[in-house]
Amino acid sequence: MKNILIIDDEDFIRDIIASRIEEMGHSSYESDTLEQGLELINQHSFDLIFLDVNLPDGNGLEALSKIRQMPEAPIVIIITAFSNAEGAKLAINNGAWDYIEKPIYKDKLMLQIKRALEYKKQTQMRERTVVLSTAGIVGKSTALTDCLDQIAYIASSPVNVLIQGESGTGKELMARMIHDNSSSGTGEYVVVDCASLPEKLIESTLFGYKKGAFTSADKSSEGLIAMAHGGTLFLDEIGELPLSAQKSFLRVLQEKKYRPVGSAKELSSCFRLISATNRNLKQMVDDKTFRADLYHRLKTFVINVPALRFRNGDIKVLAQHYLDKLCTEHQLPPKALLPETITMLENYDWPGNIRELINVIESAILTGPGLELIYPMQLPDMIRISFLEKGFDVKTPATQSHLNPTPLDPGIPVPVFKEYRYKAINEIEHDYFQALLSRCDWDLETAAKQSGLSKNRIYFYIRKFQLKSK
Ligand SMILES: Nc1ncnc2c1ncn2[C@@H]1O[C@H](COP(=O)(O)OP(=O)(O)OP(=O)(O)O)[C@@H](O)[C@H]1O
Repeated sequence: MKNILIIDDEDFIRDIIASRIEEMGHSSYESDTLEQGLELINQHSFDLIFLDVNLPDGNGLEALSKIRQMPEAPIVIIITAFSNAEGAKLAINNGAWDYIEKPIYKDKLMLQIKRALEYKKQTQMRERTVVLSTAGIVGKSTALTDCLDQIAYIASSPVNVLIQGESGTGKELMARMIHDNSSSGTGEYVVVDCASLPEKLIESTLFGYKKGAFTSADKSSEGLIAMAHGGTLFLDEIGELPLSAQKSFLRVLQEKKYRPVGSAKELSSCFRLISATNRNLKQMVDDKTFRADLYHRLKTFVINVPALRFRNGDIKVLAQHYLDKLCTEHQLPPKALLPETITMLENYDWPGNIRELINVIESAILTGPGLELIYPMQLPDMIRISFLEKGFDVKTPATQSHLNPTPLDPGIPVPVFKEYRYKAINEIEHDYFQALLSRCDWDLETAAKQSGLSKNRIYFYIRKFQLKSK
């Protein structure tokens, strides 16, 4: 039984709607003014509201945005005068779910109530699944929540899912989330990294093999497809699967049957398939490097994971989340991000997405383990330079090209002291660590002893200057 509210000043309109609501087995509440209607909304939880536009104490459309912002907002159907197309358009633009014209016809009204309640039930189910399944996912941007809604929507149905998105956007995390929330969630979650599978071993790894099938097969082995039976098979980097393996894999998808290498017997396996790629599979199909039939099988449902630069507001929360997490892991006291640092992070494009953000935060922590704040100058050059290139004014030194500090020739203007010093320090640091490591033969233990620094710190400089042993 659902609670439905009618806000209309015409008694007979309220009567018609209320009698249909009761007939359908739901509870109706009535109000002839906007004020009393809003009071009722605050006191009860409604699934559906019929709202008149012209009320004695106000305009229904103005109340609409308030109602929509409420938690678990009810569905609103606007009551408009016959052929008031403008009013109906306005209602929809203001977020009404639908509108109903006066005079009100019984059948149409009952169908509308039924559809609205069905819709509400489905969206509640989706919302509930999202709440249950978002462990480990940080961020509240619309781009991300839209994606999570899609996951909640398909998690419980066994369709094949193709997750697309740039590298580091969280495709693997999403695949795990689908598995955890699906009916196959109690079975195994088997991950196949197609990029790291040697071509010769693909069939034996996926399908297993029989004892004696090849020289080193001294006993039979179960493949990953058998392990995924009753669970999920996650094919990461599916775009890297060679054409020969694509053909055999297509057969498994079509017939749910496979033959272990060296075996005459066919076995069957039933699993949920999730694949992920950062490549443009459609383009690969056009280029004939990916089979069109396999592509169509994989993409029953496609989820496009948004790049970090499109997730409004998420960069800040992700940065703080990983700052806390990494400080704990490195056994350092908690740190905060300066507002200028956040601005700089938010204005970077993040081609490596969240993985890149995590690395940037970690290296910033290690540049100043004793500091309580993260300063812009602790961010890598590329972020600060890109900030400058976008036309922002930075109060902190902008470049740290250690390879070419500004010369103090008499003919050119003297640079800003801070910037000059910064470049010079970088050059000294670079030369020091290069000499230290080459003299210690890249033995970090010896280098730490000789320099009086921790191995972590030395490692940080290796990454900072991208030093390599010769
Ligand atoms: N929404 C998120 N909240 C918190 N951490 C996230 C989120 N999305 C991704 N991450 C983290 O970012 C890193 C990269 O995520 P993941 O490996 O899932 O990306 P991917 O898209 O599969 O990358 P690739 O295409 O390179 O395999 C992981 O450490 C993951 O835990």
